[in-house]
Amino acid sequence: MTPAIRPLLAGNWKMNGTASALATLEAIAAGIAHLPDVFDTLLCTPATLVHRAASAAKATRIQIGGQDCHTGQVGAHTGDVSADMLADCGARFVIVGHSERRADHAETDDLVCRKARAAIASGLTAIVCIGETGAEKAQGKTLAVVERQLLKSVPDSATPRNVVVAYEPVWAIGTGLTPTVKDVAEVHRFMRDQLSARFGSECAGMRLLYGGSVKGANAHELMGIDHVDGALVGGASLKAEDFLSIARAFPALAEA
Ligand SMILES: O=C(CO)COP(=O)(O)O
Repeated sequence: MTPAIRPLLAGNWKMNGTASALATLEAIAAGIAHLPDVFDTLLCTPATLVHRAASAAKATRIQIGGQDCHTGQVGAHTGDVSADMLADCGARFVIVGHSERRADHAETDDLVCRKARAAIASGLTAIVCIGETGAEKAQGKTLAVVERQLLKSVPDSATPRNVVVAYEPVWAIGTGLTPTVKDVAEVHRFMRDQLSARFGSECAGMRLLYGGSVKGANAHELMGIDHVDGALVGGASLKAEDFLSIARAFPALAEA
């Protein structure tokens, strides 16, 4: 982790969760309440749950986020959800540019950047996701992909308050595979350097998350890497005990 940056443990429920999942949120909140208050905890629920989740999380340390937003705030876009709507429901964050959306909906860096701008305009923090595919990694293109996605997906108006960057290698998502500590360290150092070169010291405090098969068994090792300021967790955020086993790695690594 990075000294002086408050870490963020974020769960991404993806397309999972109906009303009964609020019990999971409550169990996570109860577990988090027993840990030192030295890190932030976020659950990005399906849009349909954001309002109820935000109500359920009100008196807890859990914050709520969405998983996607439109580039605009209102208009004739059947089925889409705007950042204003998420904020109105109690969301504080929204994920943009997750690799599943880039793949399923052909989202480009430019579109992701415009979504991030819409999120910021609504007062949300945008969690901008980037990461190489397995084929790109095999071709030695990891840093080139990360450089391009960072440059094109993160808006010029980014600050540590309104943007979080999540490095999620596509091949590590839901596979049980993770990059080596050395590889994660190299990418996160590279992202910090790129952001510093572009934004100057303004962005020194921007949180850089790692995502992809994070679980209790590897959380301490992955979160202990320099410039890894938290995790974006998929599968292991769906069960309270799995998520809490990751959360327990945070206090010892976070600066009190
Ligand atoms: O995509 C992810 C979080 O956004 C990671 O998913 P898994 O933790 O299931 O690998």
